Amino acid sequence: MPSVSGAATASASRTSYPPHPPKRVPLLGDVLGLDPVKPMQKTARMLAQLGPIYQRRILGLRLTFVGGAALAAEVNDDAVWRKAVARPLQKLRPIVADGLFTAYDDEPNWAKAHAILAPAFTQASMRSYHDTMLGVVDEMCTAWDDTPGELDVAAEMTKLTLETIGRCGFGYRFGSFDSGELDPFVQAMSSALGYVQKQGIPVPGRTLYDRVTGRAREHRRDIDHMFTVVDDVIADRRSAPHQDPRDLLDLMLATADPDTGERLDPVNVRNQILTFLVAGHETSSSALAFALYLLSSHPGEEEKARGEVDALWAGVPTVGFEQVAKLRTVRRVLDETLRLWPTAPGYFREAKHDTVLGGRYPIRAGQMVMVVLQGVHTDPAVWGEDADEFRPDRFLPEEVRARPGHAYKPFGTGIRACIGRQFAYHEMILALATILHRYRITIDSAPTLDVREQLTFKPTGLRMTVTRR
Ligand code: HEM
Repeated sequence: MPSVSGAATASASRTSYPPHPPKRVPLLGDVLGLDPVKPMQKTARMLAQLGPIYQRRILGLRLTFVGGAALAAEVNDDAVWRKAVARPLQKLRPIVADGLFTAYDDEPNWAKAHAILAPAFTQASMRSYHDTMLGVVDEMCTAWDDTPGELDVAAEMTKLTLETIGRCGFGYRFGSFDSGELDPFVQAMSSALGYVQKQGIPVPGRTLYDRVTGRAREHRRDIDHMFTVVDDVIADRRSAPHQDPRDLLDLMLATADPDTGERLDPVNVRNQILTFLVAGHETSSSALAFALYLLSSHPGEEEKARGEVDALWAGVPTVGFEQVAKLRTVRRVLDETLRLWPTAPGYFREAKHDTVLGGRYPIRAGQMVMVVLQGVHTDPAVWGEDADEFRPDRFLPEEVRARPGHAYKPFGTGIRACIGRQFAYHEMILALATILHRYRITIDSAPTLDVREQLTFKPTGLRMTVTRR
């Protein structure tokens, strides 16, 4: 590895560049071996091969990947690092602009929207969403009972989480369980996210290709369709407001920032709605799909989780809000699932000033690093030699207490961590517990799990048969 002299304000005795992938090409950089279809899975493999850090350079762009718990702890330090709106997030901005997920730290609308919306995501607020969430789960079960047969696991879970955020967030029904047809909004969103995923990888010539083939125009049409639908939802609500706020949209329209007294402007309300739809459904739906897959291939764990649900829900007509938090085994299943398959595969950070990472890698102010969660979540120094195995008891309180906090970050870090974490847990626990309680599940899949990437990890090709118990 080349030694760097005077490249940073390093006080370290020995500094060096992080390793890079094999076959670096002059000028172009590390383009060979890029996987434009499954980039994050390739990145996790590179980290396993090259160590807890490596750097890829493409046409002068430099991106450093970190996949070890100790380095991640450094990068999570808010005194030195902040969230970076890196290329994939920049490519989302034509859809969601300065919505919470893609806003730069210093954009005024981030602080305003965070202050207005944070109260809607506390554990206490989950009580108000509980019945709506339960209603969606019931609808899914009714649809399964009415039309028995094989189901596509990921598609079913996507319907569930999309309906949940649509109804809890904005009182909007996509009608996912009504017919086999996908709502045009869902089609447009899926196509737009596919485009963003591809644009997020700096493949030379991609932009020109998309322009020439008309794909860029199609993307614009998808975005316009989404804007129209959401603007209509907002206009309807404005013309017929609820008496007492009951969803995120009510809150956004009726509440002022407690610090400044300002409200969100109409365009920002649209940005936030689209943000919640984008950030708040695929992550939870894929986590549920992975959990079902992992349970079906670990029958002992499945029975343990089902036993807990059966004991708690014996003779209870309907699931109460309080019971959800008591499902500790089900929660551990989800925690362990998100360890192995963090459905948001990582997050970007940028250095606030020149620094040195790991005592030897100089980083300049503004330089970006991606924390690759699969690497961090399976670092053997923290998780042990069985780090790749599915063992939910790793999340028993005594084991959690014995681990450094930065070794597990499926919801990101610092002030820009996921605002929807409690929402996600409530809906996922409720859904998984209900499925375990009502059905026996058989999942047929190929011996190797096929995981698609569309900003998130999504298992594909999993077919499930459910049998009423
Ligand atoms: C298993 C489910 C989920 C996972 C794994 C997840 C993961 C994450 C991660 C890693 C971040 C930080 C991204 C970054 O630093 O760039 C994030 C941010 C965010 N998430 Fe989630 N998320 C989940 C569910 C949800 C849900 C259900 C919602 C909404 C209802 C939501 C809304 C958001 C928003 C708005 C942000 C941006 C927060 C900010 O920067 O202020 N997420 N999420």
